[in-house]
Amino acid sequence: MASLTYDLALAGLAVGSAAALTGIGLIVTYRATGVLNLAHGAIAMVCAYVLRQLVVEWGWPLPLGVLVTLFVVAPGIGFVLDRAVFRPPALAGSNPAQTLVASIGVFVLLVGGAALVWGGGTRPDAPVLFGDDPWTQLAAVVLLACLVGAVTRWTRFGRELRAVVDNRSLAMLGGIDADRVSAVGWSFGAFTAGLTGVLLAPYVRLDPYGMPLLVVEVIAVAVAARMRSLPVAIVTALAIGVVQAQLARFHPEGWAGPLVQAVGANLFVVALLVAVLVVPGVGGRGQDALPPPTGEGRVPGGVWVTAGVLFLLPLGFAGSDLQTSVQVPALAIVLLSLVVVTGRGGQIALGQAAYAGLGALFTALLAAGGVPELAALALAVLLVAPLGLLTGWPAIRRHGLALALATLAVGVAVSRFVFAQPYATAGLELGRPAGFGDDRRYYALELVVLAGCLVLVAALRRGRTGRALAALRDHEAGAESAGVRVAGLKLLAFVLGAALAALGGGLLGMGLRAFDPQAYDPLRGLLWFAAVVVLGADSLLSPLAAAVLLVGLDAGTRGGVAAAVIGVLATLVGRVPPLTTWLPRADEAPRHPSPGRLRPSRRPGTADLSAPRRPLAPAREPSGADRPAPAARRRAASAPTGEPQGAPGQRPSVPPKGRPGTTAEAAGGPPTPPSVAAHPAGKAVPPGKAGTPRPAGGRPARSEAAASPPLARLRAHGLTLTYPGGLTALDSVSLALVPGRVTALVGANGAGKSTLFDCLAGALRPTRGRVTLDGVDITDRPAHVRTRLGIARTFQRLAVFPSLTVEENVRLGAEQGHVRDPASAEYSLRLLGLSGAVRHRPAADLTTGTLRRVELARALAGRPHTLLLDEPSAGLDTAETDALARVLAALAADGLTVLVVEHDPDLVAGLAHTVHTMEGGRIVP
Ligand SMILES: Nc1ncnc2c1ncn2[C@@H]1O[C@H](COP(=O)(O)OP(=O)(O)OP(=O)(O)O)[C@@H](O)[C@H]1O
Repeated sequence: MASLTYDLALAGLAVGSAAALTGIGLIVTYRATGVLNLAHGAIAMVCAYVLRQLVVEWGWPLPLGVLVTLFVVAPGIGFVLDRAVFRPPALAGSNPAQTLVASIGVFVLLVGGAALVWGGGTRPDAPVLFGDDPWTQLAAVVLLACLVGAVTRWTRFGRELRAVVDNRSLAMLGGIDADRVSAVGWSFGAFTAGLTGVLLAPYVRLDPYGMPLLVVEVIAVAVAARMRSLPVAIVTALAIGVVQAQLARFHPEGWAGPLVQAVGANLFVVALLVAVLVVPGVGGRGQDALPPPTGEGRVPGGVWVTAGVLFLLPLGFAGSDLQTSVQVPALAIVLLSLVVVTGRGGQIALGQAAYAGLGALFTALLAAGGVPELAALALAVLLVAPLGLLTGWPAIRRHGLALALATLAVGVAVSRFVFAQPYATAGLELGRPAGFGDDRRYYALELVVLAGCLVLVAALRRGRTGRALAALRDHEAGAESAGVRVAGLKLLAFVLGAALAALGGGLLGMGLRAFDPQAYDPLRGLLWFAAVVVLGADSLLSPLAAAVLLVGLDAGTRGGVAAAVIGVLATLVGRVPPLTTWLPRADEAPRHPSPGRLRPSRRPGTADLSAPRRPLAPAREPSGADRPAPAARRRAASAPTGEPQGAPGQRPSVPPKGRPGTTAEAAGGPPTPPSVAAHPAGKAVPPGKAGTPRPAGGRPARSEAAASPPLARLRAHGLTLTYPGGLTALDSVSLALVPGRVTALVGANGAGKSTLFDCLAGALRPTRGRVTLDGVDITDRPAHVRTRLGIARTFQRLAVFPSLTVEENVRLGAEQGHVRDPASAEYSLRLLGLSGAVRHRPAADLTTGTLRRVELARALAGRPHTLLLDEPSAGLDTAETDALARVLAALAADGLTVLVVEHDPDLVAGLAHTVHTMEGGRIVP
């Protein structure tokens, strides 16, 4: 027994040291370049093939073959990847998600290339480097780790590396050649990949697909080491290797037997799942989401007709051509799931193959149990849809790289623990529905289902959910502050995605007349993801084109062409626009005709003075604390609008339609808002004494004194916030925001203004203290709930959704906000001078001044009672700032509670009723 234990431990050490090598390579590349190289395993596989080619095929001596493979070919691959794939987009300012797509591109390119060059079969004759002695292998790994540690710690290059890791731009400013650092990082990473491949090749199946995926599992080691610590990576790898080997001894009876064996054979997969779901901090937050699509506008009708005709053509095919074509519509439905999750929702989803496979598996199992095939398919879709939570749940808190790893890990786990297990899939057959056994009839059935799915997804994208998903993709925090339930929406996207993938997967299985686990391999998930992204993830045409490409290119005798082509395209992501954007685009006609389209301006140059008040009035009659100050009412009533002014208490809760706009609106210029003429905010007003309420704009103090002072709506009670690093940014801050007043928060940089602002808006949770709204504690309410309670906010750094038009941005606020009234979107657009032609322009094309107005209009479209503005004048010129001041003054006059964090003293002086100065996390008394 002891000797068995020892032998198994040795075998575990051999596997563990190869895994440790991978960990070292991944960590060094990540530290030097910021890229988690998903293609590490593919490089390992290519190097293993190269060594075999040199030694076995061409008869080179082993040492020479090893030298050339490890010191020429492997670093050469790293060098080329740096120069040709990763450096250009980095220079062009691409984001980490695009880099991730590029590394997936390299992965599928190398796999496809290897399949093309060496064929898809397994090679059992890979040369053995160190024999069966794991100690030599282990010694090599430890030596390598010590070398890396010594270089990093004690050499000039190591110092440069650490400087680049800390802050690349600063390091470059300091004269460090960051490009050289990343070239060395890539070359070294590829060398370790090559060494891993050469060491593993004799012991695992050497084929283009097996080894790359095997190495993907080992990413667990690097993640467990938080992409930082080499010793942790090595110890983790060795420990998993040894435990995995020891598990091979256990053969429990009953149901646990296959499970223990499956775990024993796939402990790195379990470790990957645990690591990506438990260890925080891989990848950044927010900034590494997929960027919004560019130019994926409406597809012209002609293109759709052409696509329809092309998809009908196979009905005239026969034999193997028709058999091959049968895969296309089913695959298109699977890929459509990525349009929902990735294209519209911006979520990286590398595990869709798992849902497709589960769809096919459940259909097969249900059909085997006697359920008719179509009913079995429908049931399978219903069963798989909730499993979308497997990847949806991690997506709630993860972004970019972390999410990519989580979804990939789920995909790999489902593949290893379900599809690859005989207990789940042995002897399964999958027939076609009765009456559709013939290929032509079955293809027609698939077309009908595909058309239905396209119509459904098109409707989803055009509707409220589609806008919310696009907002989520464009700016998650902005979407949440607009009232979007971000967590719920992500779950919904993944559930819908799983349902579509299951439907497509089931159809694919029926098309093949079998459940084939290879058809739903995780590698396919990567290929499908890359294909949809390079073709244009937010286009309904992409799944169709991608399905045709993937099936068509691989229809020949040699596999791998599709992977190679998609791989090349994916390595160019960020530099070459998605292919569907090359198509002619339909005219940018209004995408959403508004219910109450405005008549042209009645009197050019005349502001619509009553417009802001009505939509912004609370839905219910303001009582007590809500009621606008009499001065504000008088000012609004005296505005030269020519519009009837409702008596107090008679203001309509639903704004009337059909009000004229202004010439400024038509030009898309700054607004000329209602109470401007009457509001003296533009005059030079001495700043109020800090912390002391004062009449705004020199209004007679008597008019306010005559009214009973309104009660505060939103209050901060002794807020204290300490950031994780230990810095106390807020120290027992109390603040009261009163309806009808503008409260300004001023102070030096770092005084704590934004932190206080974020606590009020729900973006930050205070360490101590409470936030109340009308006396109700809302401290634990998240940002979107506060928006729905009537507290709207804008951002210091603009949070506008660039892929949506101006109108869609504002409609989103009306759909998700405090009072959901579509008409209020119109009023907000007009109030901010956005109801002209500019309303149909994508926000991506606009200037900062216009974007500030769009953001404000979106906030107001939800008809909030409280408006929190974080440096609203940042990036505005004087005219725009003046216009903004007038709008804000009018809004406050209308009863809105306004908080402004602002650096512009003139704006504060002219606008604020109350000014609070912050210093060192406190409000100065
Ligand atoms: N996420 C964070 N983690 C750690 N410290 C933070 C974080 N955000 C802010 N701080 C620190 O908290 C303090 C207050 O920052 P805050 O952004 O609230 O100040 P501010 O008055 O809004 O400054 P500015 O006018 O420059 O925006 C600063 O010292 C800042 O460095």
